[in-house]
Amino acid sequence: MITFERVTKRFEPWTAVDGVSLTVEAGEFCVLIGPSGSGKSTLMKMVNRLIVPDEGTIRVGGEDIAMLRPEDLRRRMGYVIQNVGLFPHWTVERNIATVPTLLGWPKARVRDRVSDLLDLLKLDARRFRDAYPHQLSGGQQQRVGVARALAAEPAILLMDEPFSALDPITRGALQAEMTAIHKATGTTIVFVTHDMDEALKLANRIAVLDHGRLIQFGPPLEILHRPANDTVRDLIGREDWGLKLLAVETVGQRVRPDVEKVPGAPLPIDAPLRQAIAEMVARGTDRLPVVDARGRPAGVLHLSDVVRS
Ligand SMILES: Nc1ncnc2c1ncn2[C@@H]1O[C@H](COP(=O)(O)OP(=O)(O)OP(=O)(O)O)[C@@H](O)[C@H]1O
Repeated sequence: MITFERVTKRFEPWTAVDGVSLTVEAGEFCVLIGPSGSGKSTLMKMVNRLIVPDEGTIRVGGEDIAMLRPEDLRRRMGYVIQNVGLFPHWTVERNIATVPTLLGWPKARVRDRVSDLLDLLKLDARRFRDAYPHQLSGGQQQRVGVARALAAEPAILLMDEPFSALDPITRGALQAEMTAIHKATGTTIVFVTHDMDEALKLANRIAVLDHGRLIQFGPPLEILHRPANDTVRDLIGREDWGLKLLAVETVGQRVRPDVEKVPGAPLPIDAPLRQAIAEMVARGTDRLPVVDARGRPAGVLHLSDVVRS
């Protein structure tokens, strides 16, 4: 758990972060969003003490981080930034192994951990283990950056616009992998972005910052249904609000538990409604069968139920 208590940081004459109080629960995927210059990166960098607040307290697992040595604090947290910052003269393996090696893990354990992480991040070990960063694409480097941050099994992962420089397809793939990694590891994640689609896709809760102040903190659906002010409405984008809602709501929220037989390949119950609409358009139908996580029939999705508010 990370707690910010009335945290303020000034870069005179600007106040980058202004009296922010906020609790990120253990295991939560919290996304910080806001316009450029709203204080997102500053707030995140105060968690690993790259920046020290002028006022207020930050606690990690109940401990005031001002009382901890920055190196000790940082070893407990993974940190991923936009242009990864891999060591160029080190292989992928050595890059990923940085923190476990510093922590004195036995060699065999480090090697196994690197293998597991290459698997987790869908990087072929035979090809990449001994490669150097310049031999990797931007997306592959970013995967290594995530693997490195996760290497010592940190309880907290800080990610500062990690995928902003990637093409949309690579970005989408890495977002899906972050969701899977979060589910599998239960790591507390704080993720900075200025992209509302990314925030809605990834977050359990979204914290919206503007001019250094926290203006809203809530789950994606609450942000969409009850935006706190015009800044939040602008971040959502007034024209495609409906499309964003379809990306967040799932089939399970609209399915009818009908026993009626509907032909065609079924949709998983946790698929976003956007996918359901796309399938309906592609198949020229207004009804689709739905299955649960185990592949058992779970009912029928009707177009009329998707469009009702
Ligand atoms: N080291 C610094 N010296 C002076 N001003 C700074 C420094 N770091 C940040 N600022 C200022 O603090 C404010 C918040 O910056 P921050 O980088 O936290 O914003 P951000 O929301 O992450 O922005 P972006 O989305 O553009 O990355 C900005 O006005 C910025 O110019």
